[in-house]
Amino acid sequence: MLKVGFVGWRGMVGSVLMQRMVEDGDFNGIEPVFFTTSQVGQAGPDVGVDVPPLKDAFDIEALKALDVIITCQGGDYTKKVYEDLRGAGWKGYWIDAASTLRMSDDATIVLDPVNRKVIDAQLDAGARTFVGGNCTVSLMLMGLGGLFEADMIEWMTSMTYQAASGSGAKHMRELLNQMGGLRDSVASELKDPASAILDIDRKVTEAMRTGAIPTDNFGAPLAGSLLPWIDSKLDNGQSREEWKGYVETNKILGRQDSPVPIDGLCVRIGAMRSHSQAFTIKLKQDVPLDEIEERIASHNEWVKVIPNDKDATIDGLTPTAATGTLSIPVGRLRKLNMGGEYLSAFSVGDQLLWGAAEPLKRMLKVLRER
Ligand SMILES: NC(=O)C1=CN([C@@H]2O[C@H](COP(=O)(O)OP(=O)(O)OC[C@H]3O[C@@H](n4cnc5c(N)ncnc54)[C@H](OP(=O)(O)O)[C@@H]3O)[C@@H](O)[C@H]2O)C=CC1
Ligand SMILES: N[C@@H](CC(=O)OP(=O)(O)O)C(=O)O
Repeated sequence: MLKVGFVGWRGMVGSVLMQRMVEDGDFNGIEPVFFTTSQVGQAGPDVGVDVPPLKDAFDIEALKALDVIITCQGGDYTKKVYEDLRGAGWKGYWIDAASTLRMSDDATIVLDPVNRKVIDAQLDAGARTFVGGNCTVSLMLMGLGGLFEADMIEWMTSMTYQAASGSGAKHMRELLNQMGGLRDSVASELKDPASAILDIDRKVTEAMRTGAIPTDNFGAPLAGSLLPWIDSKLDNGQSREEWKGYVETNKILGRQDSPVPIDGLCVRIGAMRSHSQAFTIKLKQDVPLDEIEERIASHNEWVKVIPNDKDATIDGLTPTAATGTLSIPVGRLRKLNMGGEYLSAFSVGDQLLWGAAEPLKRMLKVLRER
């Protein structure tokens, strides 16, 4: 029976992973061992099978006893532990949510079903390090996988609308507190239907500009606004999040030798946990729209083509609709004025499910099936 260690299981990504594994009975048939950086000796989580008390996540000897380690603890933990563990001779499978190791030569970015062939080939070649992709990238590939599989894309842009959860739990709380603060700043005016909307707007803007709402985590108001920068700046003017769109996509697809050009702007908006993206896709050929829809829809069981009409879009192509589900709705599919080879698309997906936890869960399943 595989001995599987879990680190970071009580964090936001880890909790979603636990929930999904319990739902699918994934703890049956493995020997789970839970680790912590702060609660050594306390009781482990209730996952439907007996588990020993929490072990120290920095104890290399305890980690060495495992066949598989799944970590959602974050990049700092990976930096502290991974090299020491490998240096100590550990040959087990490391499955990681953090970006730290993604672009290393010995790491495979996992997104079964999109790159199951790449994963299998890497396993056959002896690979032991597997990392979940950036949430925006994974969600894009789950939605547009059919077009990549048919090699129909010459280049594409992705303009993102990313939820607060991508920055972490504290940011989600802050977004709600900002929303509440803005609402409270005009509470009396809102009660009075006769009050002037421009007065309300002036007060709300003042609350945003004068520090009357909390901004410790985002560093700026997100509620009532947006933040067109995510992560650090690179020398070429891209943000790191934008850079990932190109390098991670092509690594996931095993296309580093013939990469598909991808670029765009990544923007934080006031959604809670579903990321949205608007795509401009330059197709290699002028393919009819019904064939495009068919290829997208048949790629995997989670993608859902939303008809390009208003009611269906408002009903099914929003963070409100996608959050908490494994569905990846893709809609607004139409040819652009630039010509028959130019396609628009819009997709939404829960960034904690397919964007983070689900690819790790499926990687464990891949290992168990071998
Ligand atoms: N947020 C996201 O969208 C994505 C995150 N990731 C990766 O996953 C990593 C973890 O992210 P995330 O899950 O958001 O991190 P969290 O901050 O939610 O959790 C990380 C760790 O913090 C510790 N912790 C301290 N206090 C608490 C508390 N009150 N509740 C829960 N945990 C607590 C836990 O470790 P302990 O039990 O040891 O104390 C926990 O495992 C990220 O650093 C990133 O690398 C990847 C994709 C998307
Ligand atoms: N940067 C992503 C979340 C994330 O954790 O990404 P990564 O796994 O690439 O560090 C966001 O803000 O939405």
